[in-house]
Amino acid sequence: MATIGHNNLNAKLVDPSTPFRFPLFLSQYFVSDDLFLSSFRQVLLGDMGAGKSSLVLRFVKGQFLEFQESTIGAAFFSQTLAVNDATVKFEIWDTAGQERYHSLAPMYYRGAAAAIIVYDITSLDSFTRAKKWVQELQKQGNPNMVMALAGNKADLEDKRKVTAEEARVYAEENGLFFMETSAKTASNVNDIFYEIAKRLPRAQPAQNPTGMVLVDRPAEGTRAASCCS
Ligand SMILES: Nc1nc2c(ncn2[C@@H]2O[C@H](COP(=O)(O)OP(=O)(O)OP(=O)(O)O)[C@@H](O)[C@H]2O)c(=O)[nH]1
Repeated sequence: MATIGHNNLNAKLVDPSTPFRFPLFLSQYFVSDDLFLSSFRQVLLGDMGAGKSSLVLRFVKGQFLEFQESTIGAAFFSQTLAVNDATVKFEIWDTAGQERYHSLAPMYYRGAAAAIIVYDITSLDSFTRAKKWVQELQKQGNPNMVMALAGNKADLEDKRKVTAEEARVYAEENGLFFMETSAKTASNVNDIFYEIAKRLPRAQPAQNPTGMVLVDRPAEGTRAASCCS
C-alpha cells in the first residue's frame, strides 16, 4: 500500500497497482455531446527537495509553502485543465525523492502517460539525479510517455548552478521538452502542465455519441470504440 506524506493537501491513500479505477495510460469518457473528458496519469520524479510537491501544490491549489514537508512514499492529486475543446483530467502521482523510496517509483511511472522530471537550478546534484531518472524512464517507462524536464526554483537566479542552456541541450538530445519553473512565483507552472496536455494523444469526441460511452485504451494506436452509435 502506498503511503502519503502530505497532511496539508488533498492526497488520497491509493495503491496504484490495484484499486485505481482506470489503470491504463489514458481513459476517455463521453459524458454527453458537449462534454468530453480525457484522463491521464502523470508522475513527478526528481531529487529530494527539488520542488515536486511544491509544483503540484501550486498547480492544484495555487499555493506555495516555504517549509514543505518531505514526501513519504507518494501522494496523489487530481486536477482538470481545459485544453482546446477538451477537458483534460490529470491524475498526478507526486513521488518521494528520498533514495530509500526509489524502489517504489516503477509502481507510479509504469502506468503513466506523462512524467515531469524535476531538478533544482541551484543544485548540480539534483540535475545529475534528474538525468538518471530520464535514463530509467527511457529503459523501463512507457515508450510513448510524454516527458518534461523542469528546472525548478528559477526565482533563485543568484544561486544558480545549472544553466538553462545546458538543460535545454540535454532535453533536446533526449526527447524531452524543457521549462524553468518556480513554484514560489508560479512562473511556468500551469504552462508546463498545459504543454504536457497538448502533447498527449489528442482527445477527439466521437461522432454523434448517444448515451454514455466509457473507453479504456492504451496511450496510442487503438481508436475509441462506442457502444451506442
Ligand atoms: N525559492 C524556491 N523554493 C522552492 C521552490 N519550490 C520548492 N521550494 C522549496 O524547496 C523545499 C523542498 O520542496 P518540496 O516541494 O518539498 O520538494 P520535493 O521535491 O517534493 O521533495 P521530496 O518530497 O523530499 O522529494 C521546500 O522548502 C519548498 O518551499 C521554488 O520554486 N522556489
